[in-house]
Amino acid sequence: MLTKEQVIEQIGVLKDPFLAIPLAETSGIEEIVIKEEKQHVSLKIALAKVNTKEQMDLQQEIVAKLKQHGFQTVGLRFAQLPEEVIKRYKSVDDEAPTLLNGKLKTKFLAIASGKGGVGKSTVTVNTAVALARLGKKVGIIDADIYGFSVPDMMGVTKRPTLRGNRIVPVTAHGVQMISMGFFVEDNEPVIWRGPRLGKMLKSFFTEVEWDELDYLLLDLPPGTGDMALAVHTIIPSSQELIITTPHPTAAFVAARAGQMARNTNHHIIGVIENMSYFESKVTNQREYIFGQGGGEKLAAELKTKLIAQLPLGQPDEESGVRGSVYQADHPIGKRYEEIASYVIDNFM
Ligand SMILES: Nc1ncnc2c1ncn2[C@@H]1O[C@H](COP(=O)(O)OP(=O)(O)OP(=O)(O)O)[C@@H](O)[C@H]1O
Repeated sequence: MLTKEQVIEQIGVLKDPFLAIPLAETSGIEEIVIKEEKQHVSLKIALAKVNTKEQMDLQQEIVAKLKQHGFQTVGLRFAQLPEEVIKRYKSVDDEAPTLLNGKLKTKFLAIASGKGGVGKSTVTVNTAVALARLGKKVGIIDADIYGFSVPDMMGVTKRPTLRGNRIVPVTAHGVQMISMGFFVEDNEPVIWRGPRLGKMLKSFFTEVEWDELDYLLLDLPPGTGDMALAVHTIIPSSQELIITTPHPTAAFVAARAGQMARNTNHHIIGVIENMSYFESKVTNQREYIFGQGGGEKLAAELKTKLIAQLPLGQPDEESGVRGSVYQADHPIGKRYEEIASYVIDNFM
């Protein structure tokens, strides 16, 4: 029969099945009691995970080994290794890849604006669809807490479903999407702040069962208030498009949004001026209804490029498509394809 030290020698070489580290090293052998007269030994073993098939296999191995060495009976209890011990052995590389731990190759593109109503969601949706048309795998997180409009713009009435405890995003126009709007009743305004907002947003990255994604577009809340700042802080470091209208005042406010993006570790890849002009279908004459020069001024101020100036217009109603998505052959749809190509070429 073995002494205590000899039991440690024999059992200590066996590995914790989840850490692949010998029990001697994890201090996984927590207790040994030998009763010589009964030829009995009892052990308490701590593992990284308990009540698993791997635990049963290890149990059989330990019992067999100790019986081989003369014990008639073996008593085994299992316990949970302390969290700090598990962390010591589990390197960051063991983490499952998620959108938030930087282990997936997904590129994040955030879309921001200085104020509401300038077309940020319209640009998000159409850029996403254009990227998908160019063969990219694309998702959208509609993080515009005040004005979630992405589902509506994509013409979506379906709700996300659950697979186990994971949320399956809704797909439309070849783009997967999740929105705050899916989780509120009857278009109620949302007043989420602080931890609740953070938790909800994080769950969009970690609890949504996205298919593999090349690009994930984030429709941010407009402006530079608390909410926009909170969202900018929570999301992973992103490339960012800033949307403005041509009015110089709009551009002035958008510059503050750009500054906030930089302060929160995001990189601005360009400015899009929306509602730049109205073009008459009859005479092809352009009228600069909201003024001129805002996009140019903003791009100069943020030391970035003015990628596009999009005219006023709506998707053709006769196309029968609900929502705000332009068809691929619509003149504005083609402009979005150029924007998507720019994004692909200029992603850092
Ligand atoms: N180029 C355009 N021509 C005509 N209408 C447009 C254009 N771009 C956007 N719109 C319309 O303007 C309204 C506001 O657009 P959108 O919701 O995209 O703006 P937003 O900046 O995301 O606003 P918010 O942040 O307040 O949700 C929508 O009704 C949209 O259809």
